[in-house]
Amino acid sequence: MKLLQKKYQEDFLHLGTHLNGLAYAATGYKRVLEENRKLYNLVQDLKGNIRVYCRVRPFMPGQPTSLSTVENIEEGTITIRVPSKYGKEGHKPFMFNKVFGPSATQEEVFSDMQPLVRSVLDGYNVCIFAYGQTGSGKTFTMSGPKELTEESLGVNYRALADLFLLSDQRKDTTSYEISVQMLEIYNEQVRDLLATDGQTKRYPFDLALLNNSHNGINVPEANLVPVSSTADVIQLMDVGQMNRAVSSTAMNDRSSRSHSCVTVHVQGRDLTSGAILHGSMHLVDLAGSERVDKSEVTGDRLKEAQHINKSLSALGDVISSLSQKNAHVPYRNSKLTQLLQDSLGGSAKTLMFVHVSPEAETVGETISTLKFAERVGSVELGAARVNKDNSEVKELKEQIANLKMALARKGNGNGNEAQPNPPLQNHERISRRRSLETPIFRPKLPTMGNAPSNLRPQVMDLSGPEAFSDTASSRRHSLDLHELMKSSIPSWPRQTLDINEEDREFKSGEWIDKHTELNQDDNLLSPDKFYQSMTPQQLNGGKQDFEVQSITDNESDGVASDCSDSDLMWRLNVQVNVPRVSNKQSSANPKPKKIKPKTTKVSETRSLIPSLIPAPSKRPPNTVSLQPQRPTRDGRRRLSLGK
Ligand SMILES: Nc1ncnc2c1ncn2[C@@H]1O[C@H](COP(=O)(O)OP(=O)(O)OP(=O)(O)O)[C@@H](O)[C@H]1O
Repeated sequence: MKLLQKKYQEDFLHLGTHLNGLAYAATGYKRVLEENRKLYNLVQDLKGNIRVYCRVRPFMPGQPTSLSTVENIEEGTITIRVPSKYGKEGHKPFMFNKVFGPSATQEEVFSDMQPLVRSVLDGYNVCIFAYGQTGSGKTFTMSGPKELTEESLGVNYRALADLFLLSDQRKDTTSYEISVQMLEIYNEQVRDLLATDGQTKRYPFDLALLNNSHNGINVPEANLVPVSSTADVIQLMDVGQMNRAVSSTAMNDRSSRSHSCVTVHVQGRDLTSGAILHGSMHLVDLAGSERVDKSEVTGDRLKEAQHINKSLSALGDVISSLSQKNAHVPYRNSKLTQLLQDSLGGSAKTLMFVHVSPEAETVGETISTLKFAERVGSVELGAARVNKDNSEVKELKEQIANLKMALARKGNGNGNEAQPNPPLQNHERISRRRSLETPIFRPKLPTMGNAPSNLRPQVMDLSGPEAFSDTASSRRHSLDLHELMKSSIPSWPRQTLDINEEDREFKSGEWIDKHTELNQDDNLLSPDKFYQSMTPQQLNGGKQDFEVQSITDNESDGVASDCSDSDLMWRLNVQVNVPRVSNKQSSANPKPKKIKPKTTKVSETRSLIPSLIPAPSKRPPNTVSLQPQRPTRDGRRRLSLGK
C-alpha cells in the first residue's frame, strides 16, 4: 500500500509538472495566435484597404472571334490595345493589385479575396464591389453563371462557405453568431427583401439605419435573420431573390436598375475573456448599366438612370471625403452610402473587382473603366506609387508650371503674390503594391443539391463607369487657371496618370456636352470630378484614412487568424509593388498631338448610365485641362486660357 501510495504521489507530481507545462504552452499558443492575427491583418494593411483586382472576360462562345483589346497581361499589369480610330494606335498599360486573364478560374479569383473573409471574423468590416460595363462579367465573378456547378460558383458562395468553415474551426476559442439581412434600393427607396408579409416595406432610412448602431456597426431596422450554415444563407437569399423577382416582373425588370445588398453581420465572443467583437460583410449588387436608345431615356428610365448615377456619385463623394480626412463624410447623401457606412472608411476593407470585356468595339468603355479603377486603387495606395508615365508627365508638369508662372506674372504685375506651384513631385511617389496572397484554405462549397439553380446571391455589382458621368464632368475642360492658382488645393490625377493624349481622348469630348444637356440640374460627381477634387498630398496621405485600426487586446483576445507559421512567413515576404515604368505609350508616340478645335456642340440627349455614353470623340480645344480644377461656387468651370 505504501509503495502504491508513493507511486501515486510521484505520478501526481509528474502530472502536475506536465500540466504546468501544458498550461504554459497554452498561454504561449494563445500569444502566438494573437500575434498571428495581428501580423495577418498587418499584411492586409500593407496591401492596402482598398484593393483593386481586374478580370478579363473571355470571348463568348459563338461570338465571332476578333482581336482582343487586351494585348498582354503580366502579373499586376494589363495592357490594352488602343485602335487607331481613337486618335493613334498604341498600347495602354494599367496596373492593379492583380489581373486575372480570361482563363482564370473562379477558385483562383476567390483565393485572392479569401483573406478578407477571414478579416470579417477578426472584427473588420468588408465591402466587395464588382465594377465594369454591362456584360463584362460582374455577376459571373460574384455569383457564377446561370447554370452553377461546383467549379463555377462565384466568390460570394465561396466567401459565405468560408465564413462558416472558419467560424467552425475557431469554435474552441470563439463563439460566433452570424446573421443576414437583404435590402433593395430602388430610386432611393429601401425595401426589406426578407419582409415576411410580402409587402413593399419602406423605411425611414435615416432613422432606421443611423439610430440603431451598436459597437460601431449600423444595423438597419430590417429583418436581421440568424443563420448557422451556408445552406441557411442560401435559403434566405432565395427568399430575397424571389421577392425581388416579383417586383421586377411587376415593374418591367426593375431589378436590373436597383441595388440589392446582402449584409452578413458577425458577432464573436471570446470564450475565455468574454470579449465581444463585430464584423460585417456587404455583398451588394448595384444596378447594372444597360444600353438603351435615346428615345427610351425619358420618364421612369431617366429617373432610374439619375438615381443610379446619384448613388454612385455619392459613393465617390464618401471615398473622396475619407481620403481628404474631412471631418464630415457625406454618408447621408444616398441610401447606398448610408447602407455601406460601416464598410467605408475607418477600419473597413474594400475590394473592387473591375471587369473588362475583350471586344474591340467596347475599348472606349474598357479604358474608361480601367482608368477609374486604377485611380480608386491609387487613393489608398498613393504613398508608394511610381508614376508609370513619368517622363511624359514630368515634361507636361513643367509646362503647366511655366504657364502658371506666366499667368501669375501677368495677373499680379510682378508675380510676387502668386502662390507656389503645388508640389508635383508627390505624384511621382505614388506607387502600388501587388497582391501577395495565396489561398490558405480551400473553401468548403455548399452542396449544390440544396442550392436552387437560379439562386444568385449578390455581391456588389457596380454599374459601369459611365454611370458616373454627369454634368459636372462635362465642364472639365472649361477651366479657370486663375481660380486654380488661388486654390490652395492642387488637384491630382490629370497631372500624372491622366495627362497624356489618350486620357483626354477617352475622358473628354463631345459626349460630355451631349451629356450635359441631359443632366444640367443634377449636381452629380463623375469619376473625373471626384478624383480631380483630390490633392496629391491627400492621395499620398490618404493611406492613413484607410488604415486599419488595430483591435485592442481586449476586443480581440483569442480571436486569431488561422495562419500557420510557414504560411505567415510566406505572407510576410512582402514585396511592395513597385510597378514597372512603362514607356510604351510615350515612346510609340513621342510627338505632341495636334489639337483639333471642336466646332460643334451636339445637344442630343443621352442616357446618364455609363454604357450609354457614345464612344468619346477627339479631345476638345484648348487642352489646358491638364491642370484640373475645383468647381467654382456656382458649380461651373471656366476656361480663361482660351480667351
Ligand atoms: N470569366 C468568365 N468566363 C466565362 N464566361 C463568362 C465570364 N465572365 C462572364 N461570362 C459570361 O458573360 C456573360 C455576361 O456576364 P455577366 O452577366 O456576369 O456580366 P455583368 O457584368 O454582370 O452584366 P450586367 O451588368 O448586364 O449584369 C454571361 O453569359 C457570363 O456567363
